[in-house]
Amino acid sequence: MSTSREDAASADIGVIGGSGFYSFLDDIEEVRVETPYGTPSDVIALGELAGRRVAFLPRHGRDHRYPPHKIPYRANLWALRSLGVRQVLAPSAVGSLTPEYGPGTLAVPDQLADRTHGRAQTFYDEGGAVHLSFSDPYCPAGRRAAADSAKAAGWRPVEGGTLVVIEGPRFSTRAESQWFAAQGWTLVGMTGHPEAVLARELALCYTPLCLVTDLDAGIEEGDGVTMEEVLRVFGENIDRLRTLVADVVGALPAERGCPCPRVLDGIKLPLELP
Ligand SMILES: CSC[C@H]1O[C@H](OP(=O)(O)O)[C@H](O)[C@@H]1O
Ligand SMILES: Nc1ncnc2[nH]cnc12
Repeated sequence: MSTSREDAASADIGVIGGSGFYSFLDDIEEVRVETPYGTPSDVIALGELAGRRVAFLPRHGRDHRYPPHKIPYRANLWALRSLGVRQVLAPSAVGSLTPEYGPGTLAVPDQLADRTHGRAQTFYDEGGAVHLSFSDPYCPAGRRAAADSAKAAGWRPVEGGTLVVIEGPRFSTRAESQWFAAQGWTLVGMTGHPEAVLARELALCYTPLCLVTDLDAGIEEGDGVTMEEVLRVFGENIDRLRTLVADVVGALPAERGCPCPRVLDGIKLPLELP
């Protein structure tokens, strides 16, 4: 069943679906949320899963209308927080910069390198400077829950590693790809930034769930990556990824003992958070 309404609705876990991940929950209620940063990528689906209230938002829109550099990241994160969300799971299709981690591998990186440019990447751009720690960009409790759930479900997850986020929408050249790998970076995507830092700025837990769809251009024998290849491989893995995300929802601690909720303590914010 699906209804549409504007009034109060809530969730405590948000799932932001990526390429090929356009629906998630059953028995949903759909809400349209407007924010000071514009309209989110799509209506947000609310439902119940594993005893938790969950909000699902496809970051590109259900029809994949937003390319990675045009996604309304600030509106998306603000909207989720305004619904009550405090923990975010972020499934994403990524390229691998490590030959051993081939298509179908699940990775839960612990670091991020930003190679984007020109994207709005902060809520705090007027009314006073706010500088938050981002040395560890992801929620440690979320990463633990993700890796443990993946192992329990028979995946062999790659724990740790660095996701480099490129501006896109084009894929990397072979030289760029080889350069990224030479830095020790292990995964490449186009949406992990500024999504993670905006979550941090709203004191949300943010956990990436990266599904490798291809070996990026630098380690690829063939013609290089294509969008068709990414979507095909993602489609081959979507059922087990959906199941995994549901497992992680059930494994996330209801009480947040991680540092994420305290990141804004003692900081004078130039705006009121929803
Ligand atoms: C569909 S090809 C490239 C596209 O796939 C990834 O999307 P997402 O991170 O939302 O799963 C990548 O970041 C690009 O946006
Ligand atoms: N090779 C790649 N580069 C950037 N984003 C991706 N998403 C999936 N595969 C990718």
